[in-house]
Amino acid sequence: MAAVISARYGKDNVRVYKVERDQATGTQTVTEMTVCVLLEGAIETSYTKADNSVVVATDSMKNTVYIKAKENPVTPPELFASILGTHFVQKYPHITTANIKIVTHRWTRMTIDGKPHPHSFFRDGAYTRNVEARIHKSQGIDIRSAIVGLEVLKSTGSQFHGFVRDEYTTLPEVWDRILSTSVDAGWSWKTFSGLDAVKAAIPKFDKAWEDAKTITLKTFAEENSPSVQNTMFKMCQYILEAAPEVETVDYSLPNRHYFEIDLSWHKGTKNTGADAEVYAPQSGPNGLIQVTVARSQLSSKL
Ligand SMILES: O=c1[nH]c(=O)c2[nH]c(=O)[nH]c2[nH]1
Repeated sequence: MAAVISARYGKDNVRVYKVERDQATGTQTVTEMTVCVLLEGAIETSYTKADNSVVVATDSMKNTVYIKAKENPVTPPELFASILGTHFVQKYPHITTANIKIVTHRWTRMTIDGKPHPHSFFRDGAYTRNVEARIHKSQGIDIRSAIVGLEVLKSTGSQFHGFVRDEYTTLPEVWDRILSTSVDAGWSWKTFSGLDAVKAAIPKFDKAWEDAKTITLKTFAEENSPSVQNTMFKMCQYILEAAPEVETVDYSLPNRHYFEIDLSWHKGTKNTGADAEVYAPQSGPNGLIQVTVARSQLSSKL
């Protein structure tokens, strides 16, 4: 006998663009996002017995995303994810949980001749503002907000020494190195009791995003980093301090390596150690360092 242990289904890669037109000023504001909806509930018979009577078509989910985007604000994304998820669990009695993921792409207003342009935007980076919300019919709303793909590099102010040295070690200790990564940082909010609680928290979402980004960049830039591990822990601590409603902060940081190149074969050219100027960026393998930090040791799972 085989049994379904867990199941969810829905529509991924629903691309949505919304414009808001301020008639009084003529200013337009745009939001572009990619949405994923995955529903859970009493749907196992659709898998085991070909019972489509429990299936809300994924095509209908896509339509619902468009309609809800028309009827409601789409920012902050934490709010729109909660509105969308709450709709699915309230509308369909057999759906118990909606998982909504929103990736918001960057369209930053252009400044032309020193003035913000009313309707022109540019992509000032590939990084995105992501939200993953789990909306339960009766147990509230869990939200994780995130920065994904923020590429950073510092050309000095990073070290790595004192690590395990044994018969597998070739890496030299360094007191000055290049540090580069693509930041994935997430912060998980205390469970919201429902949509009204999310609405009451609206101003906190944009502030947390701005704080998390500023803290990430400032800590990365200013700290003489002893390791990726220690630097990311500090970032987590500062975000927890800045956002009291956040329960945990997590980072996932690939360590992008830049190798020195020995050019002494060419006329004795000095390009290593203190003379290193030309490096070879590596595409892989790369380190990958991850952490989740809570407010106290008690709530950590270590
Ligand atoms: O900051 C670092 N952490 C490591 O765990 C590690 N391992 C490594 O080879 N280089 C680095 N750098």
